[in-house]
Amino acid sequence: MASNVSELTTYLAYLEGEWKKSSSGETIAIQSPYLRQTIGYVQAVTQEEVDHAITEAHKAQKRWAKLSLSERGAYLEKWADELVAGSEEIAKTIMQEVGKGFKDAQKEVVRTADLIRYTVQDALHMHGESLKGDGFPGGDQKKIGIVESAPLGVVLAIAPFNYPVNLAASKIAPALMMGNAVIFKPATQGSISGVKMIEALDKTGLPKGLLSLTTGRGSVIGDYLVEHKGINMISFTGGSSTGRHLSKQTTMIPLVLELGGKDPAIVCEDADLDVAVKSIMNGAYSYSGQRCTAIKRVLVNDKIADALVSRLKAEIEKLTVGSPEKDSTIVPLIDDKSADFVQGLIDDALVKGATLVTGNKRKENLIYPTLLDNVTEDMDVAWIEPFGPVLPVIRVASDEEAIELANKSEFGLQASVFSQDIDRALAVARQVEAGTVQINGRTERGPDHFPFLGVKSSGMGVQGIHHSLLSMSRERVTVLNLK
Ligand SMILES: NC(=O)C1=CN([C@@H]2O[C@H](COP(=O)(O)OP(=O)(O)OC[C@H]3O[C@@H](n4cnc5c(N)ncnc54)[C@H](OP(=O)(O)O)[C@@H]3O)[C@@H](O)[C@H]2O)C=CC1
Ligand SMILES: O=C(O)[C@H](O)COP(=O)(O)O
Repeated sequence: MASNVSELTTYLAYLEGEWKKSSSGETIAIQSPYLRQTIGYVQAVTQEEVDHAITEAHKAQKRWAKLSLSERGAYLEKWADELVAGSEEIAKTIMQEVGKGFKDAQKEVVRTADLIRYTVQDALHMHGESLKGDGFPGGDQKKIGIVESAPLGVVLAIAPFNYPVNLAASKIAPALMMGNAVIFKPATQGSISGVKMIEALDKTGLPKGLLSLTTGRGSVIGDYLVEHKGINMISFTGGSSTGRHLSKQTTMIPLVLELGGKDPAIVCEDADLDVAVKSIMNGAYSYSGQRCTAIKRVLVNDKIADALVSRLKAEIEKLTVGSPEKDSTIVPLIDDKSADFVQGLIDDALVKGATLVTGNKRKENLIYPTLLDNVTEDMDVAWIEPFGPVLPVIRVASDEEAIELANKSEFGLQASVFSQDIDRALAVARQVEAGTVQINGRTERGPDHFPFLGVKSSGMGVQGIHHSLLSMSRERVTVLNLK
C-alpha cells in the first residue's frame, strides 16, 4: 500500500448540499503522522457560514421529518453501499491522515456500513407504545396515550481523530434516521476522511441542506457551534477536558459525551494467563493505544505478577513497529505533542522508581511499546490517560485492593476482570465503577449494538445503536379522550 501524496488537494466544505470554498479564504494543512508531510488542505469555515448552514438545516429538517422511516432509511442504506464501494480509497485516506493500519482502516469503513444498516433496521422496529388511562388509580378507559418518537431538530455531531469515519457515522446515521438535520464537525486531523465519507453520503442524493460538514479548528469554531441557539442536541466524542468544557458551554440542550478512559485490567491470581495476556496485548497496544477503550493499566495480584509481566514482555517484543502501510501494530502517534506527552509519563514513572520492563525508545512521534512494572500511586502514569503505547503494571495483594485502585481513578469507561471463577469475576465486576466490565476479554466498544457509556469523567449519556436512536429523539405523547 504505497502512498502518493505528490498532488495535494484542497478539499471543499459541504455546506447546504454544495461543495464550497470558505469565504474565509483560509485553509488548514493536514499533516500525516507517519509521512510527516502535508497531505492536503481543508477549509477553515467561518461563523457566518455556520449560521447559514444551521438556518438551512432547520428548513431541510422540517421536510425530512415528513418522510417515512423507510424513505429515510433508503438514503442511509445507499450511503452504506457507497462507503463499501469506496472503502479502498476511504481506508487509504484514514491511513494517511491518522496513521491507522490499512487493514484496520478498511475494517473501520466496513464496520461503519454495518452500523448504518443496523441503525436503519433498529429504527424501523421502534414501534412506540400506547397507554391505557385506567392503568393508574382513578383513571379512565376512554383516555388513551399514544407515545411516538419525534426528532429534536438540528444535531451537532463532533468526532475525534482516532475513528474519523466510524465515530462520525455513529452519530450522523441515528440523527438522520430519527428525522433530524446534522451539522458535522470532524476532528481537524480526520477532516479529509470526513470529506470522503460525506462525498459518499452526497452520492445518495440526500436533500440539500440536511447535512453540512463544517471543517475548522475546534479552538476557532468549536465554541461558536456548541453555543449556537440553532443547535438542538450535541453528540460529542473526544477528550475529557474538551467534554467538560462543552458541558459548561451548553445550556438546556441534550448532550451525549463519550470521553477518555483509564481502563484497568484486573488480573486475579486464578486467571487463565493465556486469555489475560492475549486480551491485554490486544487491548493495550493496538493502534498504539490510541483508543478510548484501550487497557491503560494492569492491576495484577502479586502471586502471579512475575509470570504475567514476563509473558507480556515476550509478546510486546514480537509486536510489529513502524508504518501503517505495513499494518504495523505500533505506529507513529497522531502528532509530536502527543508523543512528548507519552514520553513525559514514562520519564516521570522512571524517575519515581518504576521498573522499565521493555520499551522507552522513541523516533520522533513513534514511541516503541513500553511496559512499566512496580508502578505506584504517586506516578502520573497510574492515573493519566496516555493515548499511546505505554502500559503501567500495579501489583496488588487482593481483589479488594484492585477494586479500590480501579475506582480511585477519575475515569470509568470500561474495565476487564480475569478469573477462572465466574462467581469471583462477577463479584469484582459488579464493584467496579465503569460503564462496561468485560469478564475474560479485552475492553472494547463493539459489538456496536451494545450500550456504550462512560461514568464519572468518561462521559454522560449512552451510545450504542439503539441508545443513540433514543438520545437523538424525544417522546411525542398524544392523548385521545374518547366520548
Ligand atoms: N469514549 C469514547 O468513545 C472516546 C473517547 N476518545 C477520547 O478522545 C481523545 C482523543 O481524541 P481527540 O480528537 O484528540 O480529542 P479532542 O477532545 O481534542 O477533540 C475531539 C473533537 O472536539 C473538537 N473540539 C476541540 N475543541 C472544541 C471546542 N471548544 N468546542 C467544540 N469542539 C471542540 C475537536 O476539533 P479539533 O480537532 O479541530 O480540535 C475534535 O473534533 C482521548 O482522550 C480519547 O480517550 C476518543 C475516542 C472515543
Ligand atoms: O474511539 C475509541 O477509542 C472507540 O470508541 C473504541 O472503539 P473500539 O473499542 O472498537 O476500538
